[in-house]
Amino acid sequence: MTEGPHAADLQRASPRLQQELRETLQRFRLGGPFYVLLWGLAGTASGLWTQARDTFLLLGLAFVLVNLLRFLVKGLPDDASERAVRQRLNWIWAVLLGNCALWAGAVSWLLLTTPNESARTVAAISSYAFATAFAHNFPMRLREAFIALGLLYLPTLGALIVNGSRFELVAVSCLYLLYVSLALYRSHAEYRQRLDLEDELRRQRDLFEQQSWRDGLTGIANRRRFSTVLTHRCRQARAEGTPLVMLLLDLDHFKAINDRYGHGIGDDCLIMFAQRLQAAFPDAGQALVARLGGEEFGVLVRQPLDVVMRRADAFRAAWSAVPLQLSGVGLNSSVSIGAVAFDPARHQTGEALYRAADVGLYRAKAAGRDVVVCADQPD
Ligand SMILES: Nc1nc2c(ncn2[C@@H]2O[C@H](COP(=O)(O)OP(=O)(O)OP(=O)(O)O)[C@@H](O)[C@H]2O)c(=O)[nH]1
Repeated sequence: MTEGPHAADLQRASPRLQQELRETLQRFRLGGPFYVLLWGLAGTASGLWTQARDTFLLLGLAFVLVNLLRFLVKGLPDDASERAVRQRLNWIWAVLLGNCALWAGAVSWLLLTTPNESARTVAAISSYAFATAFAHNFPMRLREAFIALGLLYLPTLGALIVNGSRFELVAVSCLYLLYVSLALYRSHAEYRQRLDLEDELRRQRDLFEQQSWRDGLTGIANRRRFSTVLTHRCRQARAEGTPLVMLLLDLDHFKAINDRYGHGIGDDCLIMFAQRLQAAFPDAGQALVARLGGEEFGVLVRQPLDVVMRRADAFRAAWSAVPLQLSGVGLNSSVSIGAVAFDPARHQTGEALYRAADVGLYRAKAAGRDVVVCADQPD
């Protein structure tokens, strides 16, 4: 029962989630030193460096430790599982919010302890600057970013009110908080829009890639894909000494089918042929079935020649045995097949293997069609 969510957790994280982790991490590592630096400035300006050295140093040390924590979070996990990526993101946000809470506590203490005007100014400007930077840099998670904004901003604003600061100052601070909140909203919306756009681009790219190797009519691999795989498999067979056989299949008298029944039925015939050929030579890393153009198909199989010849002949016999029923029309069709086994001494390129298979096909047609002929077979 728990298998469903568990299995989903172990799935590979989506590109969108992976990107969120990359971007969050990149920005996460940048901010830390500024907290240490500005805390030092505020403490020195306030005189707390001398008046309450221990507390001041303790808080400074806490900023340094949080800063170090930022560099302990690693990038994309090796398995890139959804669960691992989410855990890493949660950890980053926990450190970020911890850092903001620390700033909130340190600044509240400073503002309530010291009457020094310049120290208060440094603390207030630092808080507002951190809040602004946060709104622009961490729009990935809106809820968490708002909590961070509150932690960075509100203690300073509260201290201004409690300390009886001038009305104009409090009003300007409130207006600026409004601006920062709106900026966070806008950055979040823009961030999501950008991710949506990138998702769409990825989808279009995948679709284009798929379409560029699929045959539009039958949906199986096209000539382009076949040529790429042919080159690759020839190289592999040469390097590993494994068997490789190419079949070239051409429907017999296909023009007559078109002429007699029309192109629509001709198309249906090609689609059915592709489906049956694919079923006869299922992929599973062994075979590649492609439409090379018109009524010509190619198959690559990593098996010995005698085995492939038997399979090809069984397919040929089954295809011509029973009339096809296409849109209520019954028609007879047969196929001629040329076969050739890869020989590293004779086939230097995929093109050479293709030409040899074509010789087999030519002989099959010349022999009266509806037959499988191996190119190396004597006439
Ligand atoms: N319906 C349909 N016909 C096509 C398609 N592509 C090519 N053809 C037709 O396939 C026929 C091929 O004819 P030919 O090359 O003369 O070969 P054939 O009639 O099969 O004769 P043999 O190969 O010698 O047995 C032509 O009529 C082409 O118009 C297609 O996508 N759909």
